[in-house]
Amino acid sequence: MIRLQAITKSFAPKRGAPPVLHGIDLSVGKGEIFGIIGASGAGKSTLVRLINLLERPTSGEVFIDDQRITDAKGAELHELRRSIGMVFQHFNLLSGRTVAGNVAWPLELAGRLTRAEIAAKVTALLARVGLADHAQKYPRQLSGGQKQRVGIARALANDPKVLLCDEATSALDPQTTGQVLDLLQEINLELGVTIVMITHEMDVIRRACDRVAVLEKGRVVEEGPVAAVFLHPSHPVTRALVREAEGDGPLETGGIIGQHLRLTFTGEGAHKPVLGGIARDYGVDFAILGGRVGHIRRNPYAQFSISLTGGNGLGAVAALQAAGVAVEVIGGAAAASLPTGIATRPERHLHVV
Ligand SMILES: Nc1ncnc2c1ncn2[C@@H]1O[C@H](COP(=O)(O)OP(=O)(O)OP(=O)(O)O)[C@@H](O)[C@H]1O
Repeated sequence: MIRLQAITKSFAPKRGAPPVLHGIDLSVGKGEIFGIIGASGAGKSTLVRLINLLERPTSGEVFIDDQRITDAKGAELHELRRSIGMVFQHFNLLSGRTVAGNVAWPLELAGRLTRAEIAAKVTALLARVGLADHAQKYPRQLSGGQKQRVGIARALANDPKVLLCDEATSALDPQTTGQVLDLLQEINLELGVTIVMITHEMDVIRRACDRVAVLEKGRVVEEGPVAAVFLHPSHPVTRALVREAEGDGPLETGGIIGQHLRLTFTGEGAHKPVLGGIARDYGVDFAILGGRVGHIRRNPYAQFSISLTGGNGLGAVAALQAAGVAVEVIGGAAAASLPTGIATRPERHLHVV
């Protein structure tokens, strides 16, 4: 659906300004909710603005639906922009227009519908985002969440195939953030709109996205399905973002005996009572050092850091794996004796809730 190929962007290449994006390769599938996460200045906004050509790449190519659009101009550019809606952090509503007037604005600009058709479409869009009763209000009379709903309705006005969300929830409180993310997921499901969401919060990615790319200083340092990246982050930047989302610092395990493992239960396995049975069968003890449970989109997960002592440790690990539990060694004694096939993490810290 969207393909960025070997993208480099410098804002003043002739004056020798260093690139803010370096050789980006990214593909977003049709109907996906794709997240781009990174710290301030990582290049997220620049990257997302390349998709609707609000920025042009210094080198590299942009494809939408397998059509090269890198140099699109005139009518082609106009059509491209109409097919890609955009939602902004600070809503960018017209303060002198009503809610209905804001949503009508892109339809009036497109000039394809009659006034009656525009009015009917605006009514349907406002109903879809839950603002049917607010059509005649002005933006100043709305809460932040309501303003963002207007922004979303306006972005959908021209039936786009792609929605770009630039920090769409960053100005909202956590509860309103959840409601706006739910709305975006409903729209994605009902209308099949592909969504590209940029954020600096891993929690937004965890709640709403299918896949994620982590951007650091203009480079993609990690990319994959959200469950894999969130539960098993491999790059230090990703680990820091997950730790920040979990709201806790590292836990020292230096003085704790036993073999330190991280166990990850996902899907149905997140609720299976496997630990007690394995402890009995293999004569081992588990001390829980930390853990977290939650959801990635709607899928439950549980992740525990444990210290394993006594009995048949290798047998216990094999039984955990047979039960569908992902096992990673994170430190402690006897790590060297584990069978092959168990992921070993170099770090000696646990990050827990
Ligand atoms: N129009 C511009 N001219 C010159 N430099 C720019 C321009 N736009 C962005 N930059 C620079 O490009 C780099 C990436 O900025 P960008 O806004 O894409 O990052 P970001 O990850 O979205 O950060 P934030 O979350 O703070 O918006 C920054 O160093 C920024 O100063």
